[in-house]
Amino acid sequence: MTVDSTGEPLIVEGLSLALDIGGVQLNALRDVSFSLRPGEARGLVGESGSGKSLTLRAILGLLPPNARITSGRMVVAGQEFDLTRTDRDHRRRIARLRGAQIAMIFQEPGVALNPVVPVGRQIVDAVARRNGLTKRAAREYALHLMELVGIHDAAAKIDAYPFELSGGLKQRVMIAAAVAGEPQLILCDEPTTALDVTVQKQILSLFTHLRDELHASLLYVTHDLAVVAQLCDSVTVLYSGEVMESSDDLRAVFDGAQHPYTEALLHSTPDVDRIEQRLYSIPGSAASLSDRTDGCQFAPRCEYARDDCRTGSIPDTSGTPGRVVRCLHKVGAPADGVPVGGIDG
Ligand SMILES: Nc1ncnc2c1ncn2[C@@H]1O[C@H](COP(=O)(O)OP(=O)(O)OP(=O)(O)O)[C@@H](O)[C@H]1O
Repeated sequence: MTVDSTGEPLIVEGLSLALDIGGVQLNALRDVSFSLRPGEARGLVGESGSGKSLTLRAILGLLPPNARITSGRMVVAGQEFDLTRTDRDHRRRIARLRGAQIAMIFQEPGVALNPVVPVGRQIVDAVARRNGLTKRAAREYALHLMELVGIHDAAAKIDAYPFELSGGLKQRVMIAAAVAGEPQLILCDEPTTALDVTVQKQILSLFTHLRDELHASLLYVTHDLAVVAQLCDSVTVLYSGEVMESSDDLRAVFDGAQHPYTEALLHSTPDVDRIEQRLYSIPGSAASLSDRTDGCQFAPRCEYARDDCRTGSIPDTSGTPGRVVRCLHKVGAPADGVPVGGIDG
């Protein structure tokens, strides 16, 4: 895929990554591509182990020591990066993006916050230092950000330590700190997983609010399509380190998933309005890194799979701009005159 890089806050193209496990190189990501338009929220969705976190870490230049990017390019805010480079100059350029153009919001606020520093100071510390703000101006800015992320009575909370706040409030503090530098791009790694359902909903609304206020784009990693439905405009579905389906228009996927894996994920997503619904669970389990083979990674679990799914690399068969479907026997598409799904393997 070749993408015009004008104006897009993020383009990731052809990202492949290998992990060294006991001296053996295993492919963890293969040819992952997607992009974000200004102000867009994209869901990066997939089961555990599909490579969502590694993709985010590759963008941030924060990979584990046994990871090596074997191909890939990235454009962030007009700057281009050859992701296979590991030299100091390259690492410095990526480090400069973090906190300035790119903010990262993690799953566990407890890990990201310093337990012995009052939350107000943590929110603005980096930005205040960089911009030489006076103490008073920094405090004002912290209060403003706390209000922006929906912390009521911010003045009473600004000097609190993280342990004095609930999980939801800590998550809001972390979000305030992440957006203090007014980033163009916010990367989120399942930031609501550790929270109860009510607080989850509040935090998801907060992201919508922040996106509007800051005109930022959002890349939101989750295993939960219901969250994507609530928050995102577009979606990229990962399975075993490969993009199965991707669409710039979320609706198109929810109304007509074309990859059997996306279809299965949609079937296994709870419909909150229908409590009597029995949840579908995808048969089998995701392949471990060492079991990955040629062809479509989902083939061993796919009811539509045929022999040609198990060799080579599967091309994009969507034929529609803004849409990727890596499947030879798309859901609902006729094959040999017979609707796929009407016959077995
Ligand atoms: N440093 C590492 N060493 C060995 N294997 C790793 C390492 N980091 C990730 N992996 C493996 O790579 C695969 C992708 O991991 P990744 O964390 O990106 O998945 P994920 O989709 O984010 O999963 P989850 O939703 O559980 O966080 C998994 O099989 C994981 O076990």
